[in-house]
Formats: sequence, C-alpha cells, structure tokens
Amino acid sequence: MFSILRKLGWFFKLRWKSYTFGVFGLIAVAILSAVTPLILGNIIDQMVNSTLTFQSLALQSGTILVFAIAMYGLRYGWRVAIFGNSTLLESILRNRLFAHFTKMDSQFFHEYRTGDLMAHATNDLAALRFVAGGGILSITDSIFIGGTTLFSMIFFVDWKLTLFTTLPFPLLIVAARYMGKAINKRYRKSLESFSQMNNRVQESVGGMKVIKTFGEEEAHYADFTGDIENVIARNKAVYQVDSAYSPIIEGITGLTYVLTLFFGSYFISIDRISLGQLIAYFSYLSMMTWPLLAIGRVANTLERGNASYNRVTDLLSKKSSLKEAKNPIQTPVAGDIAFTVDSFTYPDGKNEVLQNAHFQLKSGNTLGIVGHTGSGKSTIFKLLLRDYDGYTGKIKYNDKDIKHYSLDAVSQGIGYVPQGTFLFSTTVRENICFVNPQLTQEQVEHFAKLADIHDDIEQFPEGYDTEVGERGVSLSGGQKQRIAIARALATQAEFLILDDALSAVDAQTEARILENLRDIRRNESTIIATHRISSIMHADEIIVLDKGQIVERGTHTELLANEGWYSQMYEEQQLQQKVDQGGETLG
Ligand SMILES: Nc1ncnc2c1ncn2[C@@H]1O[C@H](COP(=O)(O)OP(=O)(O)OP(=O)(O)O)[C@@H](O)[C@H]1O
Repeated sequence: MFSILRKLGWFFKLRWKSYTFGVFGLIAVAILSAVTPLILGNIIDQMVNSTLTFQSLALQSGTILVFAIAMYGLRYGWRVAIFGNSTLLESILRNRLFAHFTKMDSQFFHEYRTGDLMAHATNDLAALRFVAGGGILSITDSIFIGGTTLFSMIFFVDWKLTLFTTLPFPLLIVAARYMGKAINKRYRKSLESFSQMNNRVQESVGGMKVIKTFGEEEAHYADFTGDIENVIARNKAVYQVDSAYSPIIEGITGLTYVLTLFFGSYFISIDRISLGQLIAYFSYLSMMTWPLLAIGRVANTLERGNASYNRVTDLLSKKSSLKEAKNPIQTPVAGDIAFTVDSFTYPDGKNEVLQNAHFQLKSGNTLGIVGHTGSGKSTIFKLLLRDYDGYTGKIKYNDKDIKHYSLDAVSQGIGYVPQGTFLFSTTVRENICFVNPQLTQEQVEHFAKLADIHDDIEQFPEGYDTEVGERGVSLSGGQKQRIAIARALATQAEFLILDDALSAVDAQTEARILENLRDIRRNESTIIATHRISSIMHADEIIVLDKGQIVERGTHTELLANEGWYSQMYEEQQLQQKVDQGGETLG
C-alpha cells in the first residue's frame, strides 16, 4: 500500500522544498490548534473561580485571535504548496503519456481503444493527483494533528477520561476503511461502465451518418440506453454505500460524545477534572474526528493510487515495435526507392498481405499503383512510411535501409495524403500549413492553387480563415481531399504519396491537379495509388497488384499492349466515361 509513496519518490524529491514547507505548515497548525482549547478551558475555569480579570481575558482572547490569524495564513500556505504540487504531478504525467502516445506505432492504437486511453489519461491521473495532494495531507493530518490532539487529551486533560471515551475510535477507523474500500470497488465499476459509454458515444457521433443511412438509429439508441442504465445502476450502488457512510461515522462520534459527557461529569463531581478541562476536551474530540477519518481514507487513496500508477507505468512501458537505429540518419529520406518486400503479414493478421512485391522508383519519377480493393496498395505505403517493421525483405531510400533513418527523417521526407482524409477543426490556413506554420499567405495560396482548391476557399465566408469541421464550414469530400493535398504539398517533401486521394473529385479536376503536379514536381518523386486508370497513365512505371502480388508492370502503352487486367480496366473505364459524357450531352 505505502509502496506508492516510494514509486512517487522521484516526484517528492523533485518538489521536496514545497512539500517540507507544506508539511511543516500542517504541523504548526496542529500545534496551534491544540493550544487554543487549553486557553479556552483556562478562561472558563477562571470564570468559574471568579479569578478572571479583564486584563487576563484580553490577553488570552488576543492570543486566540493571533493564533487564528496565524493558522489562516499557514493553512493557505500549505494548501497552495501541497495541492499545487498535486496538480503539477498530474500535468507532468499527462505530458509523459501524451509524448508517449505520439511515439507509439499503429499496433498500439489498434490494441487500445481511444476511450480507454482517455480514461487512463483522466481517471488514473486524477487518482495519482489525490495521492500527491489529499494523500499527503491525510497522512500528515492523521499522524501530527491526531498525535498532538491525543497527546493534549492525555497530558493536558486526563488520561483516564481519554481512555474511556476513545474506546469507539478503532471502530471509526475500521468503518472508514471498509466502507471506503466498498465505495472504491463500486466506484471503479461505475468508471468502467462510464468508459464503455464513452466509447459508444465516440463511435456513434463519428458514425452517425452511417447509422442514419442504415436506419439503425433505434437499435443503436437502445444499446446506448442500455449503457446509460448500466452507468446509473452502478452509480446508485456507489451512493448506497456512500449514503450509509456519514450516518455511521456520525453515530460513532456521537457515541464518544455521550461517553465523554457521562465520564466527564462524573470526573468533575469527584474533582478529578475542572469544567474548563471538560470543555477543552470537547474541542479536542471535535478536532480528532478528521484525522481518524483520514486514517481510513489514506489506505484507500494509496491503494487506488497504486493501481493507477501501475496502469500508467504499464502504458508508458509499452514499447513501439519500431526501434530507432543507434545513430540514425537525420536527413529526410530522399533519392531512389528500392522496395523489395518478399513477404508481409500484419501483426494480428493471418494471411500474407504482400508477396514478392519488388519495385524501384528513380528519383524524380512517378509510380502508379492500381489493383482491386484489398490488393495491398495502402499496405505498400504503410511500409514506405515505416508504420511496420515486421516484413521480410528490404526497403531502401537512396541505397540505405529505411531502418537506418530516424522515424522523423522518414516522415519528414514524405508528403502523404491518406485514403481517409483527416482535417483538424481549425482554419483552412492552419490545416494547410500544419507542418510548416511559417508559410506566407502567398505560399499557402500557391499550394492551394496547385491542389485546385484556391477558388473554393475564396468562396468560403472568411476565406483562408474559415474554420473547418463542427464549428465552421462543412466541406465536400472532394474539397477535403484537395485541402489534404495542399497540406501534403506544403511540406515540400521529396516524396509525395497519394493514396486514392482524388477519388472524390471529378475527372476534369483530377486531370488539372495531376497536370499541376507533373509540372512542379518534375524533379521529385510521386507515388499514386488509384482505382482510376486515367490518374496514372502518365506515370513512368505502373504496377498492377493482385492479392499482394505484382501481376503486371510497365508504362501505360506497354500495359495496354499486354492485354491483361490493366488494359481491360482501361477500356471499361473509357467506355464508362463515354457513356457518362453521352448522358451529359443528351441531358
Ligand atoms: N491493420 C491491419 N491489420 C490486419 N490486416 C489489415 C490491416 N490493414 C489492412 N489489412 C488487410 O490487408 C489487405 C490489403 O489491404 P490494403 O489496405 O493494403 O488494400 P488496398 O489495395 O489499399 O485496398 P483499397 O483499394 O480498398 O484501399 C486487406 O486484405 C486488408 O484486410
């Protein structure tokens, strides 16, 4: 249980000054508050004995007032010190987690759902914040405030009275401990159901269009209602124990008050203690409840913190399967590509996704990749981007193994437009200069023009400052794709990879964009995967993939002469285009 304090040792060491100040503040408050009831008791005794002079009353009340002001200042100080530290710990760990997430590979995000990762980043870190704040406070409280109060009860009032009246105290500790444990257990379950509901909300909002299209709203709503009911039931279970907690604690403290009244009156009657001492004792009793509850609470806070710390370190210890070379090449990848992958299977997949996929791309050339859906086009890109290492064969940039480059060097050398475009909920401009925020307006417009999206952006309510996504303008699929292309071009990388990145734009627009690319990227390399043959017919080489194997390769003319799948697809698509154009003229 206390091992969490050792595990967080690095943080306590880091913040030892403010913790020392905070703990001393707490101890000083404990001592001052133990003296106050004594003064009070003394005033009352002097009153009873008619020895109270105005001077001594003023002096003693003045002392109480000074103590109260000092305690106010000290309490403020320790709160700022200790709770300030606890939020600092949370932010340090949150930064570490986030930095770690950014380094992890695709496999990691496949394994952990977003909702779970968010739960770790919130609930577990909050539990650790409690340890570093409330936990330290409770430990100091129970040891020092509890200790000084008990000491004062025994030595400044009466040891016998203390003995008889504190009999129910162990009961208080046990009740606080066990009920706290039960609350924690139920609370954890309620968090789990909350996390499950969170995951569903996230999926539902993301997939709302799909759900609606398939008329699945009701079924989905029923599932969601089930989740909500589960959350409510589990929260109720927490409150059931929670509601019983306070009455039980109050009952036990009530019992100590009754015992004190009984024994106290008796001891006054036999002149063992004075009335003033009894009143002081009552003050001590009320000061004692909090440290006793703290003892029960400390155990639970530490246990929860321990479990959370283990979960967080577990996440942090997950290694990306991609290892950086010892002294990696830091210059962005460039030059010729030699792709010779003999075999690749996804880490959690059963079937080989690529087999003997070998191709070369000379610097400055364009490679086209076509093939059925699922034939492995995107997989080739994932390997070129070094999302996975587990293949047999070699991938080389400029004659050097991809694994000898740093991960940043690979991503910096490639402008990538993935199949599913993702834009950030920010302005069009910020989306375009995502990698390079220093771009001037002219440069941003230049890339937007190349991606044939400039005219569209000019029409948006606030031009390049228009927000995209939920808070701003809704974009068409084709507009999103073109902004994503502008963003990839703005990286000014050596390689441009377009993965079916023009599927949502019409053939004329596509032709214009490709023409622009051919023009400005004459000396740089481009790889285009597509279902539309017209997109790649100008490529220097085209490869046709089928079930992970290259079944045809050559230039457009060579492939047509081949009379295989490529020429057949080309003819079908030409025919389709003619039919479409015919339809347009007829219409
Ligand atoms: N993360 C993954 N884990 C396991 N299998 C995967 C994963 N991603 C893709 N696959 C499988 O690999 C195969 C090739 O997929 P890939 O996405 O490369 O095809 P594609 O040619 O790009 O298809 P499309 O034209 O539909 O985009 C498919 O059978 C697919 O199911």
